[in-house]
Order: sequence, then C-alpha cells, then structure tokens
Amino acid sequence: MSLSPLPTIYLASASPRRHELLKQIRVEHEILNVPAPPGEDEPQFAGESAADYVQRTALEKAQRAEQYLIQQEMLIRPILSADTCVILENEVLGKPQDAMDATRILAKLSGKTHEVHTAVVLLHRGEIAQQVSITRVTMRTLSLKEIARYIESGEAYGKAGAYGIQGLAAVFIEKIEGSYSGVMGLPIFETWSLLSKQLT
Ligand SMILES: Cc1cn([C@H]2C[C@H](O)[C@@H](COP(=O)(O)OP(=O)(O)OP(=O)(O)O)O2)c(=O)[nH]c1=O
Repeated sequence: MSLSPLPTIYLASASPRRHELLKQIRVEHEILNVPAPPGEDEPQFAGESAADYVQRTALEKAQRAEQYLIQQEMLIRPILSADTCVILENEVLGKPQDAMDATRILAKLSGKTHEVHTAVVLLHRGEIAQQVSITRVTMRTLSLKEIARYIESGEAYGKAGAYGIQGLAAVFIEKIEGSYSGVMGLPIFETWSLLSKQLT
C-alpha cells in the first residue's frame, strides 16, 4: 500500500533500478519495455541542449509505449517513463559501448563535478506531465588502475556515465547535491509528486 491510493501504472522502462525504486514507494506497476527501433541510438539534435535532450528522450520512450499499447488495445493504465543522462560541460556522456569507451568516460568524469539529469514523464488520459531532476555529482580523482578494476567489475555497463552510484562506484563519489534516486534513474520526490498530483 502506497501513501495515497493510486491505480496500477505501466513502467515503460527496462531499467531494474527504476523498478526497484517504484517498489520502494509501493507503487503497483507493470513493466513494459518497448525498445527503440534498431539503429536509432537517440542522437542529440544540433543545437539541442543536454537538458532539452533528456526531456525529449523520456517523452519519446513514453510515447513509444503508448503507441504499442494502443495497437494492442491495452491502453488501460497511466504510463510512466524516465531517462537519465550524465552531462559534463554540456556534453552528454551516455552508456559505454565497450571497455575503451567506459575508460574514456570515467577519465573525463575523474576529479570533476558533473550533472545527472533525469526526466520523468507521465502520460494519462491524453495529457503529458513532466518533471526533471538535476543533481550535481563530484567525483574524486581516479587512477587509471582504479578505472580498469572498476570496469572489470562489470558495473560500468548499461549505465549513463559508465558508473552506478548504488554500487562499487559509491567510493568515487565525494559529494552529491540533489537527488540520490535521480542519479539512480528515477527521482522519487519528483515521481511521487507527478503520480500523486495526476492520479489522485
Ligand atoms: C549515473 C547512474 C546511472 N544509472 C543508470 C540509470 C539508468 O538505468 C541508466 C541510464 O539509461 P536510460 O537510457 O535512462 O535507461 P535504461 O536504458 O537503463 O532503461 P530504459 O531506456 O528502458 O528506461 O543508467 C545508475 O543505475 N546509476 C548511476 O549512478
């Protein structure tokens, strides 16, 4: 039972972290993963800011799920989606392709403060509600040896910025200003505020 009675929702995301965070606040949900068509790697448009980019990709994820549900005649619940980006000096650092890419990304983040933007979108009865959480994360300086050992752990993959604050990489994080759950992929405060305003 959550803190206010909410209908069951669809979570349009394959991220196990988002599922865990929704479970933490006891929001009943069904996971729906509608991947982008192959070859579409969510490119950033020329002139599009990182902040606009993450909001657009979160909305597109929700709309892909909505289209799928309409086709299946299954659009019976509100749809929640989110997208997380790591941004350093207006450059979006996505998920690493391989070990070399992960090394490059972590070497860039080492000793610097970056931002993690997570956009959350709720689609309900034809309306779009959206919120963005922005967190500043300071990573201490990492040695190349540490980066290599971290990548060997396997935790860098499938995560924006090639690290997961909730795992081994916690020892790299000197300071965060903002939302811990937002860095993990689903900012609980903003998500609850959307759900409780739109669905009760
Ligand atoms: C920075 C950071 C990111 N992440 C994760 C959260 C997201 O799952 C992922 C960013 O990728 P996303 O594209 O936002 O999400 P996803 O591909 O995992 O799932 P889907 O597109 O189906 O919704 O990075 C962490 O788990 N910990 C962290 O500290």
